[in-house]
Amino acid sequence: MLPELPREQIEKRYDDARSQFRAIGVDTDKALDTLSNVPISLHCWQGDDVRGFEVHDSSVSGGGIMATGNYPGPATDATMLRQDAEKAMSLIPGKNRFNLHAIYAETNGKVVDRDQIGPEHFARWMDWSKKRNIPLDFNPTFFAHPKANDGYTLSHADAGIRRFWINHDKACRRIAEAMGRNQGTPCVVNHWAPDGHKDQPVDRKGPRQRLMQSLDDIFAESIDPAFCKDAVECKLFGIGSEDYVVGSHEFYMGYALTRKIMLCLDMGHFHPTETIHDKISSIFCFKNELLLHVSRAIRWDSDHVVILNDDIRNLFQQIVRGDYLSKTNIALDFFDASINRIGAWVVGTRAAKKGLLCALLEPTAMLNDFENNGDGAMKLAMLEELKTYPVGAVWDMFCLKYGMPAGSSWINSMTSYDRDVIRKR
Ligand SMILES: C[C@H](O)[C@H](O)[C@@H](O)C(=O)CO
Ligand SMILES: [Mn+2]
Repeated sequence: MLPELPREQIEKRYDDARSQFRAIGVDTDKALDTLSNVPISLHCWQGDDVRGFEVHDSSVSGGGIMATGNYPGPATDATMLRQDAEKAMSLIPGKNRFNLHAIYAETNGKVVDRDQIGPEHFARWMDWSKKRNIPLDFNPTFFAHPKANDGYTLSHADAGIRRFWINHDKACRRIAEAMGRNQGTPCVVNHWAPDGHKDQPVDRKGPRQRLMQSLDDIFAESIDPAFCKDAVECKLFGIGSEDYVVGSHEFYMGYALTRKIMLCLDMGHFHPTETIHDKISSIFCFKNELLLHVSRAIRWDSDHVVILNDDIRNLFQQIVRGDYLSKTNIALDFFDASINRIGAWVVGTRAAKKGLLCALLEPTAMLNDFENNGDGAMKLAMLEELKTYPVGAVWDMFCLKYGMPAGSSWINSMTSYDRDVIRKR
């Protein structure tokens, strides 16, 4: 068993940390208040390796999404997924949301195709959301379906297939609107379609023109913006679309800039050495809201569990320094099927929140002064020193405030759930 931190120790360490931060002009109480008010949207698909609970009458394949690993006990129905998500959220301090895909509909064993789904198939999710006070976000699912097996959906050359997917997306926006109405705040809908080609398509123009038309058709339907906010997510390449992705960065940047639609930046969707933090201030010159898919790419868009690495620190620094926090929707997007899935959710979400906390504890005005005065070495020295300031003590106080295990003691709870629930499935 990992040791629990006694309350007095957490309080004592926090007091020391508060003084240390105060000496450089940082108010830790204020940072904790801000952190408390920033929700992170946990992605349901970490709980079952993006399989979903759809009832099929024909075989389907992945469509650009692949979770690797065989850890036992993935959730195999929505009740199990809700139970697992609740367990994870019981170990994550602060506000959380929950992000669903269309394939998590509950259809009572009936085959209901994607263009036929409606709010009634998410009634239990909405009841759960209301009861637990966990707002929902939503996604149309353009993969793992016979009509997506050749790699194209909204940009398909066949008008009938395009119409099917357009109708699916329209149905999803209506579901999201119902979710938003149920929770009294907007449900964020992210539109990601895997459309693309494995090798050297001759026609790169046609699919992009068709994707634009399909999206315009989808967004032409009036949906109450008080309850549904839309984002579009670009990608450089995927499995089976290594050479060409229709919805590239340029495509969706252009689309979002010319429509009232948010851009979604996924940390794994760019060139292997390209990071997203430097894109934030450019995008906010032209847009007033952004959706993030916080993820971790190793060599490619491998969707590894988020950890507190430089990419995460840099990302949240940009958001806090630019004062974009209230305009940024933060969602997670990773799926590791090789480790305990509750652990994956908790590690990833806690790491994202710690990344945000690090940024909130930065003496930005002081650093700006150094920079503006040409004191480059002082700026660099301070940035380095900050890395070993007692952020952990402030984080532990955050956990204490929410009645959650501080330090590493949450791991005990994960392992007992693994033994008593997951391994018995
Ligand atoms: C399941 C998600 O919609 C998906 O991961 C998407 O957001 C993505 O990033 C695809 O690479
Ligand atoms: Mn994503």
